[in-house]
Amino acid sequence: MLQHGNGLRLASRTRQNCLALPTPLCYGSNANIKGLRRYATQQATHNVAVLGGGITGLASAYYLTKELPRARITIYEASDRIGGWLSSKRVPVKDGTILFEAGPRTLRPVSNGVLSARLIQELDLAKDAIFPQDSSPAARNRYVYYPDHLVQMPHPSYGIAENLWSLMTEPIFKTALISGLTEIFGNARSSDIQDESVGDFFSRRLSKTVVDRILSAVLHGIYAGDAWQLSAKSLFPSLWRNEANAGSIFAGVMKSRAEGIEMTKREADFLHEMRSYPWDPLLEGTLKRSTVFTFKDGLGMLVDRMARYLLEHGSVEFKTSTPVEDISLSDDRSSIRITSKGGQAHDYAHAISSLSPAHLNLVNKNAGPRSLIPHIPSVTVMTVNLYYRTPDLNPPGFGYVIPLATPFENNPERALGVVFDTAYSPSPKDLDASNWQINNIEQLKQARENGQLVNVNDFAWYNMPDKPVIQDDVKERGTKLTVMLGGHWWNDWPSFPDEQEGLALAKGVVQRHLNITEEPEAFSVNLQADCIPQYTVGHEQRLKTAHDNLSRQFKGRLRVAGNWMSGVGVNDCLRSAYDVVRGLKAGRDGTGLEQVGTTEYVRLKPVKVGKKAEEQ
Ligand SMILES: C=Cc1c2[nH]c(c1C)Cc1[nH]c(c(CCC(=O)O)c1C)Cc1[nH]c(c(C)c1CCC(=O)O)Cc1[nH]c(c(C)c1C=C)C2
Repeated sequence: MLQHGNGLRLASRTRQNCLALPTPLCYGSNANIKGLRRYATQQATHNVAVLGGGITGLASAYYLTKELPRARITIYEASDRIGGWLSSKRVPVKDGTILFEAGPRTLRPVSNGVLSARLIQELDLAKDAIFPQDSSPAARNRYVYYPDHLVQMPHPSYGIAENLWSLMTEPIFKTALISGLTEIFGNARSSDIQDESVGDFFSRRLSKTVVDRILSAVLHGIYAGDAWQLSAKSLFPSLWRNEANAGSIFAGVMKSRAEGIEMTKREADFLHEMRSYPWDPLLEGTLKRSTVFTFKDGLGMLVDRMARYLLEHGSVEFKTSTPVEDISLSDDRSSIRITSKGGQAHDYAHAISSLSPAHLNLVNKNAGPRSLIPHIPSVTVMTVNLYYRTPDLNPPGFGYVIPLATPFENNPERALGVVFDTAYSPSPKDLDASNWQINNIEQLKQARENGQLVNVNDFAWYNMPDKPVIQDDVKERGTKLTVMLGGHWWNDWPSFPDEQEGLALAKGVVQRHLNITEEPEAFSVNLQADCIPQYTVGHEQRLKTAHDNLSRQFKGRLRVAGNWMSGVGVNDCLRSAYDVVRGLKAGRDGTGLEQVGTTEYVRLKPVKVGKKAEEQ
């Protein structure tokens, strides 16, 4: 089992750095000479450098091995650890160990998530996966803290009466119902407006109250960002287009229902391509009712398994503890030169950068007075994992987010939200058949034999093994929470809270909002510097400028991928890696940003893993 504590740590060597794992392809050892010879005799069609060893860099290398099997790939990573901010660690508690996630904790198998779902199959992760079902409280119960209590967000499963009552009586929904019902009558924006903040857009279409009390909370939970800074055009492209084309969001939604969803041709092609994937029918069936999935040892397992695959593939070299210092085009433009620390230079046919824009600008010494990528701001998030001995200290559900409008005295720590981690992963109790909602074990066995999905206490496992996997290896599980701090609230702060301060802030939050006064049995404080790029107003234009600059300076030899272009999540990183490699394979002189501002649209019915899309 790999150590998940700090992700995969890589040992550094003077001549060549290689993974500190027993691998037949660790370049320093004799055992590998054969492999290297085989390697040299193959005619490499592409010699590609991948800059950055986070999930985007690893996925780029992974898709390169699939799409260009003869490519030789070198991954440059500045630190001795790969995986970026996907970081899962196991911590000891009195009766065993529990799993803490410092970054993302679950993945969705829809839209770009079809790629992460495919990785379950391709990296043989099905037996390690846990699939919370759409019937689970984590999928149904979402809360917003406003103004001084948790408010459950409406959900179809609660019934019309309960939802309506909540909409009419909770202060958070003030103006929501009426502004929703009258949205269709609002004037469409003037054609002069090229972009505006999410706050401005929804204030016009709905109301400022809806933005400050509800929408800002949703944006905290995804971008840790400020609704009044983030771009409506980049975050809500289809609603933005609905207003322009149909006159209102509502009219656009009705049109989509009648005629199919409008999307870019590129998106439609992607969905079409995903349809023909040769799914293992049992995995496909399991994914159908799963809103999210995770793994026994957390999302860190995805990184570990991918790294292992790359090592075993034999055409991938990891250069860890090797910061890139310069990138330049050769004089005849036939190759790109990567210079790393100590002045070592290597030439490649192509490079894929998964570095942040700021980092890429820093290592691009030849850009002249203008930077290669215009400034794209990012926020720092502190995640504080807390584990309490007492179970069920939180109400059942996903967790809660806190909107801008929550009064300061009710959120002086300026927290963004709290995740109820125990909702996402089954407890040892869920493995005890006497606690199962299914009372006919014979039926369960039969279902399993027929390759059908078995839902046990709102969780599913691949083929319902006799010993289903769980994350928290304890006799009696307590309560596990993650408090999210920082984001845009910490913009321009010269320094951030240290571990003790972070812990104190998190304890303050859960005491005030959830009445938890118990001391945590275990905790972990993680500062994720500049981890979420902010797509602020004008983002699309900045990406177009970046595309032009990259094209002009690197003539198709340098492409970019990552969470700063078309989505900040792990699934979006996979998608951007996938696209960049496909572009490279197609031989286009791309930059990874050529799709920005595309104008070719088609109408399609939506697709989820296991369901078919119908092109119209
Ligand atoms: C760890 C902090 C993160 C915050 N946002 C993101 C991360 C990784 C990125 C993100 N979070 C969500 C999405 C939407 C797509 C999706 O996969 O669901 C993205 C791109 C949704 C989300 N938000 C929270 C959770 C548990 C999830 C599900 C996915 C995941 O495991 O991250 C909770 C949450 N995340 C952040 C805050 C402030 C927050 C508050 C409760 C910031």
